[in-house]
Amino acid sequence: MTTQVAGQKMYLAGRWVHRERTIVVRDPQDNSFIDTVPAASKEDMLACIEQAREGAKIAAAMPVYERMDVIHKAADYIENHKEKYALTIAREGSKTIREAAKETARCIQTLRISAEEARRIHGETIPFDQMEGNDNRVGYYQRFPIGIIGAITPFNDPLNLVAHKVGPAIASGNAIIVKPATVTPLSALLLAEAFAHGGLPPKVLSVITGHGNEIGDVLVTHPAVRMISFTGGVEAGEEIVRKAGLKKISMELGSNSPVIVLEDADLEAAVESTVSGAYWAAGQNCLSVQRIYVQQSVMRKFESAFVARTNQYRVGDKLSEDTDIGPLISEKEALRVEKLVHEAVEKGAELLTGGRRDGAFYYPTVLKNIPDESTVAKEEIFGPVVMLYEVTDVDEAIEKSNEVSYGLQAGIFTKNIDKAQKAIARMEVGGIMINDSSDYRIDAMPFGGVKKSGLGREGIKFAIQDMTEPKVVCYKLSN
Ligand SMILES: NC(=O)c1ccc[n+]([C@@H]2O[C@H](COP(=O)([O-])OP(=O)(O)OC[C@H]3O[C@@H](n4cnc5c(N)ncnc54)[C@H](O)[C@@H]3O)[C@@H](O)[C@H]2O)c1
Ligand SMILES: O=C[C@H](O)CS(=O)(=O)O
Repeated sequence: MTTQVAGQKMYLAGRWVHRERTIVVRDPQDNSFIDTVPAASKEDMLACIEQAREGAKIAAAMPVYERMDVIHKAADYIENHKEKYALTIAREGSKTIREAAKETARCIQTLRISAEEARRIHGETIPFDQMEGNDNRVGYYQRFPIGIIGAITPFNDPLNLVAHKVGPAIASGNAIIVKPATVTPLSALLLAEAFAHGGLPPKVLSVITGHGNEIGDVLVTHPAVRMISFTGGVEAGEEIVRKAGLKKISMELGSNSPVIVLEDADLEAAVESTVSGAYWAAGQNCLSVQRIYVQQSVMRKFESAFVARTNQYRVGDKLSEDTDIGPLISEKEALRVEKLVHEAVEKGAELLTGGRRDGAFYYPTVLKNIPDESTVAKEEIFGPVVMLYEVTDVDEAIEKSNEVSYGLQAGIFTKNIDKAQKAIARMEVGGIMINDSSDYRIDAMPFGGVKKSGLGREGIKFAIQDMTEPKVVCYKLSN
């Protein structure tokens, strides 16, 4: 990533500011120049946090109807400019234009749900007199915003996953500082543009662009920042947890998602769903289908159909409506995926299709007979690579699914409710889809994982719970 003189602006506490030192944003498909953004300094982040102190007071004082109005107006703005938002996602990131249009639509939904949840931040009355000697006490608890939230976001969903932090933060009366992925900052800046047009008071929101560990450290360690909401890889997540100290943490991390296909499954549906779930966003998707455990008796039929469907996927220009798979976020990432596949094949895995790289493009790849000691078996690939495994029964499939240190979401295809229930009870994940792949989410549902896949849950209502604190109020009445 080069830094050059003269560039565009970042959104600091309600003001658009630029800096001499900038970062060049390039299109991963052809490395062409798109734009520049400021390379913020540590001093910028410190100033941003100081402004957010005031912003937190302003946000907390906003009545719910104002919060709702601002959020809906931001969603309206995006809706009225949705082509610009989709094109920005596609150009700076690695999604196809079709995938980017869907992310834009989801972002609008995420914001509308956030506005609706602003009216549902409830407390409860507390029956103090449940304890003898407390007959003269009445009260309740009420949820209050925590103050300043630091949000650090990944490249692969550069708009909607920022909205998943900004929407609930504003809905719950917090100030929020967003540090977007260094390679895809433009979509996050466009979200700030939408909120600026929506009438969000200054100092409540900042989108500060720069190098993750440089300005991120300041955000993560500053005592005035009371929560870190991080979405990204497990290595960065673990480093942030170590540095953050005593503050709330939300971690949405990586995965190595399994899907089980039993012999009674609708195989056609299973193939369509797992192929889609494997190659969406060129596999750069935390819910990407990476391992498929297929019951022995249907393995041959499933494998043949899965490979045939994979080979129908069109790799090409991400801005074409006909393209199914665009580039990875960089040629470096494509080389990393290529190396992982080569390692597996050298250790004995069978390559059924794919295994081909062209610059930043990596072709959809299917492996089988993967040695347990290969990296792809245990770690997140974050590329368009799927591994097929043959299993005897649902018990073996569940056991093998749980053998990795991740646990975000899983899928199981079966018509047998007892077998589905076994998977529900025993699979170590944050979500399980019955007769669908792991790659399923609506923005209102609780979202997150166990083990190395994260801490806590997003999904608006659940993020709001994290972004607020209950405060008990107790009246002692005179007798
Ligand atoms: N669970 C989820 O909801 C979810 C969603 C999307 C992506 N992801 C995960 O994110 C990863 C891909 O995204 P990525 O490559 O952008 O992740 P990444 O971890 O490389 O970067 C994520 C963000 O963290 C910043 N960052 C990196 N190191 C940091 C540090 N030491 N301190 C502070 N900030 C730091 C980056 O600048 C970026 O903004 C994958 O592992 C994927 O599974 C998870
Ligand atoms: O990459 C992970 C995303 O959170 C999945 S989704 O795009 O939100 O469904």
